[in-house]
Amino acid sequence: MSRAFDIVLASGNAGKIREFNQLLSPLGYEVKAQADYGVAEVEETGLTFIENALLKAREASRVSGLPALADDSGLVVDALQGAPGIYSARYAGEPKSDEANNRKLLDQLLEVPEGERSARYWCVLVYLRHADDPVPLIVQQHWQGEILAHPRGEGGFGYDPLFWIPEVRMSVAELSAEEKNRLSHRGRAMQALLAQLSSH
Ligand SMILES: O=P(O)(O)OP(=O)(O)OP(=O)(O)OC[C@H]1O[C@@H](n2cnc3c(O)ncnc32)[C@H](O)[C@@H]1O
Ligand SMILES: [Mg+2]
Repeated sequence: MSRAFDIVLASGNAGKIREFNQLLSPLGYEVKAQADYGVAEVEETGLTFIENALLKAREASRVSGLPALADDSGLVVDALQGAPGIYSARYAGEPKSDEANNRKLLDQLLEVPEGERSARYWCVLVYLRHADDPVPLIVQQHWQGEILAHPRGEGGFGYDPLFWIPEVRMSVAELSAEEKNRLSHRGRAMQALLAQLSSH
């Protein structure tokens, strides 16, 4: 991710794009959303976060001709045997809706008592120097929490109002953007990727 070049962010999710810009623009990186290059959403046909992140990064790099960064992420809930997992964005079906996804999650956990609602966000980041890069940089990080019975807070996106972080006694939607980026699966995955890039 040389500072001499732009990189394309292989995502159509406004919440992610905002977080990556907050993480990377202070470091001097120029992150452009894939829509700016006419990259269409790819079908996420993989069965793992890694496979889907690779599919997204490869397509964005191929169409834009730029190095690409992709994020495939999701919420893994123990009481639901890992659901919604790689299907987190489309848990309640198409068109994707955070509100419908949150409603479905609460509904699925209706009978699950406090103490048995553990979950974690996962984030996989893939960085490709070019579309046929045979050596992608890949990092995975998770963030442990619990699923609340009622939403709290207005910040973030996705499942954040329902994701409770015991250490700070707040939902992710109650954290500031800076605090979320410091603690989150995505923020820490980005730090790990930056470390790999600088030693590459
Ligand atoms: O594929 P792109 O275009 O990047 O956008 P997407 O929203 O479809 O992204 P994913 O396929 O990676 O699905 C990730 C979903 O997991 C959830 N998610 C991931 N990270 C999250 C976070 O930090 N806060 C809340 N929800 C998150 C949320 O529902 C996301 O839509
Ligand atoms: Mg997606």
